[in-house]
Amino acid sequence: MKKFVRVVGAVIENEQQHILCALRSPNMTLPNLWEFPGGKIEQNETPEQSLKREIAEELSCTVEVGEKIEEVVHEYEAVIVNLLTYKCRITEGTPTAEEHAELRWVPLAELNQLEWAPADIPTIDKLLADKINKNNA
Ligand SMILES: Nc1nc2c([nH]c(=O)n2[C@H]2C[C@H](O)[C@@H](COP(=O)(O)OP(=O)(O)OP(=O)(O)O)O2)c(=O)[nH]1
Repeated sequence: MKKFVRVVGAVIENEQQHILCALRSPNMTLPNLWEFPGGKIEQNETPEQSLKREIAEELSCTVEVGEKIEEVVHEYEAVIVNLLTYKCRITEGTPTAEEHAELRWVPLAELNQLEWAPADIPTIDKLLADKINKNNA
């Protein structure tokens, strides 16, 4: 049976409404695909605690966790990923790529130009739909 993992991803937005995108390195699973920084939720952790821990480890900075954006179950070849994404804001530090091949601030409207991990697509679609709704309001 495939492993089932619960994963959190941080949608970190800055004041220019750019989103922090992280490139998985060639030696990771899902190599060279873009993702939201984050990782597996450990036992006895809430998603919020897990996000704060992962962001401290991966980006060496502190975030405040806001509203949930999307929850997705995606079946990969080797694993089933239950991905929860949350809006986050940096409260301390400057993001530094401790584990990723690259970090890039990308305008919301250009997010879909990157090649994303498949489980991330519903979150991207939601962010883009929310932006269109806001612009039409
Ligand atoms: N952190 C993160 N992981 C994601 C995203 N989308 C997505 O499918 N994943 C997958 C990749 C991994 O299989 C899993 C996250 O685990 P992880 O961040 O601890 O990844 P890892 O490479 O250290 O783990 P592993 O798969 O090598 O065991 O979820 C995302 O946006 N952020």
